[in-house]
Amino acid sequence: MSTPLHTRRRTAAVEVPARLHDAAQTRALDREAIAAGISGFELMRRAGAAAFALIRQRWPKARRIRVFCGGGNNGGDGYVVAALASRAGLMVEVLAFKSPETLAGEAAEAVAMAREAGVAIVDGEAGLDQPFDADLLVDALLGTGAKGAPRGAYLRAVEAINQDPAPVLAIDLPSGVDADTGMAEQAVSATLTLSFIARKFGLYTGLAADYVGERFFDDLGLDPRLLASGEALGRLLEPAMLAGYLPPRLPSSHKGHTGHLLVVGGRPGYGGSTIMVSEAAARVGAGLISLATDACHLAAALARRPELMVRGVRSGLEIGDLLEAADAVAIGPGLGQGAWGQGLFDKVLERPGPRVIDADALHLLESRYAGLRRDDWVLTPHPGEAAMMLGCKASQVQADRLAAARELWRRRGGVIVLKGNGTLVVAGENETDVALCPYGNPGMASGGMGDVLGGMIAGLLVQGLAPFDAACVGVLVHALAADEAARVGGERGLLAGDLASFARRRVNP
Ligand SMILES: NC(=O)C1=CN([C@@H]2O[C@H](COP(=O)(O)OP(=O)(O)OC[C@H]3O[C@@H](n4cnc5c(N)ncnc54)[C@H](OP(=O)(O)O)[C@@H]3O)[C@@H](O)[C@H]2O)[C@@H](O)CC1
Ligand SMILES: Nc1ncnc2c1ncn2[C@@H]1O[C@H](COP(=O)(O)OP(=O)(O)O)[C@@H](O)[C@H]1O
Ligand SMILES: [K+]
Repeated sequence: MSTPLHTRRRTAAVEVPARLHDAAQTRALDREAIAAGISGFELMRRAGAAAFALIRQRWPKARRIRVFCGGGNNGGDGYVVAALASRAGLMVEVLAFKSPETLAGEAAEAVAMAREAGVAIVDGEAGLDQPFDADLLVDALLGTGAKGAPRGAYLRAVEAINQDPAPVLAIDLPSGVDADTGMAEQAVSATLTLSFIARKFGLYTGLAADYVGERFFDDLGLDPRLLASGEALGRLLEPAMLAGYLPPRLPSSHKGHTGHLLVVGGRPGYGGSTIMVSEAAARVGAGLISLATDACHLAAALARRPELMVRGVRSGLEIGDLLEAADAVAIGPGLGQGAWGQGLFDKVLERPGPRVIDADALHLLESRYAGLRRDDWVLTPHPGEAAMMLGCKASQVQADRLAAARELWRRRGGVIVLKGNGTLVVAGENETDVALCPYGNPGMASGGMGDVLGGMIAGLLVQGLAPFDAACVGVLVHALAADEAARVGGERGLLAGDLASFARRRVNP
């Protein structure tokens, strides 16, 4: 972890961020726990108990509960929930999508527990035709053992759950959402999802957000040392981390200590983007900002932010001195891919140093610098730009966002920020090189949001944060600012320019 230059020694405790696992890594943790002496059924009993406790807490008035059970251990969790609910005097029905007699191991023990508690277990498909008038549905169809999209009776169960107006608790994950990638075609749309033992990577990125509802997690009381062992895919970005990255400045700091950013871009008609990049960088604390843009935007830029040093430039030949003075460069928004943009981009790439490369600059990188790899740049593609760089479709990027970001990193090095819900920051193959932002909201689906993100990352780079750290902090501050702005005024109508003042609070944790 790097901290900005000229700041007080870090005093905040460094938060260990939550780990993210895929299904295979989760199964490995399950096996470790069992090897450490907790039986598989005991884990299942704890999972069911955690789910039932959440039901009592969130739906204390629920009296009629319908549990949709599959044929594996996820179904087993469902039978335990049903048993506990029945023992507590609730009216419970299990719809079994695999005959309970055929279940094995701990799931069979869970079936016996449900029978003993007097739970009505009916054939799933037949039961779908019978009205039940549930206060709550429990989705225990598929968990980490799911392979592909739900098939056959399971698919009909998913559709029936989604058509029922009752709220839905998804056990471990909403059936149909891929635990590894977040890919979902036909999936349960849950009110809450309660995950066990490991936070599944796929529940935090891609399409998963449309299905998971509110996320809850229970470690089933496992030893934290066990949960910290073994492999994981990456880590979650959390607000508590900011204090570690952004300690207060030294009282003697001056603008020479807080970094000089050069923002390059804004051809005629696209001047707003670079103004937003510049303002965002300023609001996260960049000391000085020079903006090299088309001369037609001079007045607008200065009227909006007189703090900027703005120069109208006709070609890359006119930014040599600015590049020399700058600690980092942000280039891309509004740049265009014509001769003007090309000349500026070529000039910026002539010199090494921290760079945020976004938008048109990503296209120029692909068309003019095939195969160039660097450690010091941060590339910030949205899924469409990532697809352009990988030569595939945006839907293929979204189908496995981590794989796409990793492939971009292998080709280009540095830091890859793959934008979109569940933004990923990737700078290598290890767990500590992968961060995922669980914040942000669909109010951010409006023009200029990416420009603001690029500005924030660049504004942190000039303050001395290492590229991976600047990207993580920038992504987190951007998303938290958007969430706060949305809380105040709603998601619809949120503007990129609204984020700056909220971001300022976050960079002073
Ligand atoms: N001790 C532990 O490990 C603990 C595990 N725990 C819980 O176990 C869960 C993992 O359980 P799991 O591994 O048994 O797999 P699970 O998700 O129930 O699916 C397997 C079943 O689904 C079926 N099936 C698969 N794909 C399908 C599809 N596309 N469409 C239709 N059917 C499909 C497959 O059928 P098959 O293909 O074999 O015929 C099989 O019947 C985990 O998420 C957590 O909830 C907790 O209790 C904590 C302790
Ligand atoms: N639904 C969403 N949830 C979370 N973040 C979002 C959502 N939609 C957009 N964003 C964020 O907003 C920004 C949009 O960036 P981009 O597509 O480059 O916009 P623009 O090109 O208009 O500046 C990214 O940081 C992205 O992660
Ligand atoms: K489930």
